[in-house]
Amino acid sequence: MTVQPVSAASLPLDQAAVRAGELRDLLHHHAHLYYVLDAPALPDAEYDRLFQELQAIEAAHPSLLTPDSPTQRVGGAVLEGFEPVRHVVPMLSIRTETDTEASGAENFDARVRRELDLGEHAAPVEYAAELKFDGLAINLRYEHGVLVQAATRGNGETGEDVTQNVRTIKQIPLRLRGDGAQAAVLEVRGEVYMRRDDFEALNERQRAANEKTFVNPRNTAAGAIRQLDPVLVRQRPLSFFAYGIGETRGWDIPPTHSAMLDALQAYGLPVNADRAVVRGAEGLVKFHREIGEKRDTLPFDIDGVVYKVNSRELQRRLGFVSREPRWAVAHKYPAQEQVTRLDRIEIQVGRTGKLTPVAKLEPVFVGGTTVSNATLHNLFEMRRKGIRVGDQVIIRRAGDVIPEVVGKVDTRRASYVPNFRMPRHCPICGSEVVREKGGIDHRCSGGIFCPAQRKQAMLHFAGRRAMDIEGLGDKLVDQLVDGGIVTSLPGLYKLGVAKLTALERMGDRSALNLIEALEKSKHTTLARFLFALGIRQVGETTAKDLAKHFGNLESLMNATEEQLLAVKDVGPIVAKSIAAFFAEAHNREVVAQLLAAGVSFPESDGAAAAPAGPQPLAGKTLVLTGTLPTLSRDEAKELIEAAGGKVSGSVSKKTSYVIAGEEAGSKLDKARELGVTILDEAGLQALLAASD
Ligand SMILES: NC(=O)c1ccc[n+]([C@@H]2O[C@H](COP(=O)([O-])OP(=O)(O)OC[C@H]3O[C@@H](n4cnc5c(N)ncnc54)[C@H](O)[C@@H]3O)[C@@H](O)[C@H]2O)c1
Ligand SMILES: [Zn+2]
Repeated sequence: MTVQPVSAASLPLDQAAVRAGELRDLLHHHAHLYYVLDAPALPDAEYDRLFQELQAIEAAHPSLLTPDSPTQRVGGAVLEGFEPVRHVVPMLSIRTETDTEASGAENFDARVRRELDLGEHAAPVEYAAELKFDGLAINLRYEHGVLVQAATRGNGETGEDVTQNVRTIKQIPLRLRGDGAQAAVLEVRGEVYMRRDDFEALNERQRAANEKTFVNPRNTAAGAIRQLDPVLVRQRPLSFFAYGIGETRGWDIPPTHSAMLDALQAYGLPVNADRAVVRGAEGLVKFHREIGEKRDTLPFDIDGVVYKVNSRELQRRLGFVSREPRWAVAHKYPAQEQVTRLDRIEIQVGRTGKLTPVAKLEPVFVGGTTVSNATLHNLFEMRRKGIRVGDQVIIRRAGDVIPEVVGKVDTRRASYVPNFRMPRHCPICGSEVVREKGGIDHRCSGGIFCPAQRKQAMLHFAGRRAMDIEGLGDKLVDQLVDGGIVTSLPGLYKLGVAKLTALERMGDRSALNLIEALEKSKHTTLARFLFALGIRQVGETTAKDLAKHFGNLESLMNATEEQLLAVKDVGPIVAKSIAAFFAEAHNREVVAQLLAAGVSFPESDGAAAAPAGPQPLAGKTLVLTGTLPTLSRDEAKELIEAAGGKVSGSVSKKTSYVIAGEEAGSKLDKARELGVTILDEAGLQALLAASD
């Protein structure tokens, strides 16, 4: 790879010609890997840099512009095995504003005003602003309301028929509702994508099976849609958002882009709620900033926002250039994948003793922050990716997922670098490192004698979703464990002000606050307590199920594997792990001491027990779907249960209300179908507030 920073515009013609040729070859090669094989070898940010370099050369030397230049065409091609589909209305690309500052929006607005000949005093232009989803474009053709064909963008003129695969996406209606069914032809365009949690879960499964993991949701989604086997597609959960139209016949196209999206939504198509109609550059800048702030909390990847001139009449006047409309632009955010050098590998020891190789990196700006550590997951995954110290590796940081090394850039090594090996002894406590036969994880066998495991166990215990001890963070835990001040979980409750204020950076005020937080944490629920204990295989959900099933700690601690298997969703591995945990005298002792310290759980999470406050939702069953603006799923559930209501996972005639947030999926459709009352978060709050 020859990514050299040259000031393209300043090259003399002959050198510029050589460089343009190189760039074209390089871009063609990588476009093929990306669009045709769904297996890019470069992060998008690198590709974009090369692309812009070529654009700059072509702008400085128009004679070097060739019709087959990657800057002149839409990137894809039609894969063998699929029927080609000719698009009546071509599927174009969007011009990208890579300037991630406010000026990206200002440039676009200025260009639009210039091209529309709007004077200084003319009113601000109205724009539809929306998210730029990072997936792949799909054209859905509805005839008289029935989905008859789904096609990829391909090279923009001709795409691939992927109807069978698209039918597996539950969010895509096979039949349109309302007026949508009247149109003779209505082509809906949108993005097929994979949610981040679906992607993480898929990779977790791959890892557990010691199989190849996927690099990012975008390429996984693109690969899934272009699978020849629909059964494989079904194993890769995909989602969809509509954002435009193609050919239409017998349909009155609404006069603005935003009204058109409203219509599509009314027909039953998923349209993302994070969209707005704004005026002028100012409105665009504000939208870009607001979305930038919430980007990490969105359940899917976006690589920017898209601005579109809202009026279709103005769109028509602005028209198109070679591969993109003049009335739309994509305004990017910092890339979520970047290349950097892997300097060293360190080993981190987790709560259960698992050894994780962690990459120490040359600091790199990725996904909006500077990253210098990233997980390599496990030895086998690292070997499969062929990663060695000194390599140029690809780092991904998206949402609140910890940064990870997803691959490496193909570079030749200057000299031989030995393969990384796991240490034979725990780097923290020196105990032997073991690996179960056939397993993928290496573990420290030191158990409670390993300070690293003790620290992690303590942090987990204190976590927000566990005992929720505010102020007990990793710096403090380091001091407590390293100084031998606290040697086990119950020891936390024996901390006094004197011991705490003797620590570094700990004043009277913080010490008192911590003690108060410790006191507060004692009043908890059985489910939280079980989760906090850090029993291997027992996550939050399993802890809740266990609490519900057994109702009290005693019966759970004495349950046999067989009795544990009777709990919903508890399989043999989980049952075994729980039984083994409570069989150990040390663990029973820890539990006894915690109870003696005052930890109590009068109510066992939603199970029996006398209700405390008013019960406005008594006897009602609610279903939650989508992302609510302020409440998390857990919080909403807790509030509903505290108000006497039940939360169910599926909609039926017995459902009292469906609480729908952004991106509500099939449950919302089902609710509409059954005529169940649909409320948003504000509606839910109103229900909760009605105390009689
Ligand atoms: N890594 C690589 O090697 C490599 C190679 C080729 C291309 N790429 C990447 O592909 C991208 C360029 O791709 P492109 O030419 O396909 O165009 P684009 O992705 O920049 O823009 C057009 C596409 O945006 C999508 N889109 C998402 N939200 C949208 C919305 N709200 N409205 C309209 N469209 C929306 C549509 O799929 C549409 O086809 C760049 O990000 C580039 O880095 C990477
Ligand atoms: Zn150890």
